[in-house]
Amino acid sequence: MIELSGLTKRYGEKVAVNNLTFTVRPGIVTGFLGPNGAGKSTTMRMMLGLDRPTAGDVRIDGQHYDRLKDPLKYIGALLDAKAMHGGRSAFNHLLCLAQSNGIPKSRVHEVLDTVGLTSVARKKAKGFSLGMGQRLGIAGALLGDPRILMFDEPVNGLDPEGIHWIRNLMKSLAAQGRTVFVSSHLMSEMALTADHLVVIGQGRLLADTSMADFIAQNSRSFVRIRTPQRERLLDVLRGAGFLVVETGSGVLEVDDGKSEHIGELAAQHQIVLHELSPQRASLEEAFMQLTAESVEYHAHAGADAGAPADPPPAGPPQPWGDDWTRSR
Ligand SMILES: Nc1ncnc2c1ncn2[C@@H]1O[C@H](COP(=O)(O)OP(=O)(O)OP(=O)(O)O)[C@@H](O)[C@H]1O
Repeated sequence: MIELSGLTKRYGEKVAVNNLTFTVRPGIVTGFLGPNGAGKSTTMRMMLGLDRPTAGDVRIDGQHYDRLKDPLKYIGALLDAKAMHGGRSAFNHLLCLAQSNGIPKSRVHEVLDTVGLTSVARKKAKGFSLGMGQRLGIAGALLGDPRILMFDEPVNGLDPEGIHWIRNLMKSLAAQGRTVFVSSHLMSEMALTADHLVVIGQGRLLADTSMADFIAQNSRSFVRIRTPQRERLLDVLRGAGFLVVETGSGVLEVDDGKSEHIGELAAQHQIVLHELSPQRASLEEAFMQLTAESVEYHAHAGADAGAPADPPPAGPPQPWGDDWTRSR
């Protein structure tokens, strides 16, 4: 387990990490999310003893990182894929790491094979593409066969096959009972990979919950209905106690309704339906709703200097509801 307790980091006036307390548990993939500058990398650096906390504490299996003997055997991390000696070959880079952590040379061959770099193992790392560098960084994290793995933006620069590979790798590491902690800005990827989420904004903890609960708590779910007998259906649904929202485009939206129940009611009253579909917001929408207040760095809608900002598009109602506006 990784246990954070009141973890805080200040850089002068700036509070990068503010009193974070949470536990990362084994057997699942835990996603670590937050807008740019939220403090994710600083938190991960403190977990690995690369930055000293201003206050609070972080423990790896009950111990501080700098007390761990042969730390790569406890925790493997990919923080910055470019943080390696570019003049060394991939093999020699891993061999140096292995020798300083009491890991046998045979393990270097194994991890090169796992990440698919065996054929370029003797090539210098400085000639590697971004994706190859990521794979080499992941090989370094796996080297000590650790029970805990931490990845900062691991899919950065990977092609679709590589993204698929790392998703399955993280899931299989968790299924083996390991602790997997991963940050990413790619929400669609995180939604497919993580079981649990820790979300921070401006250094503070915003959520520590399962993926399903996070989406349910931070977004609106409703049933979308289209019918040529709109007035009749409205009477039936309201008569049954449903809260129905009429949208401008003739679509009805029923909050907290079950599509089975609504379909059966419509059938009883011989009302024709053209659409009956449950709608649930995506992780991206839920994330944007939760973190809207804590986004520090905003882009302006008119990217060209001097160009007036575009008005918000007058499209269909957004799945997160009309009363919520995106921070622009
Ligand atoms: N060495 C440093 N000196 C001063 N300020 C720092 C330092 N490192 C980080 N910060 C500041 O701390 C805050 C958190 O930065 P951090 O890199 O941890 O965020 P992040 O969530 O990883 O962001 P991103 O998603 O953009 O990578 C930022 O405001 C950053 O400018």
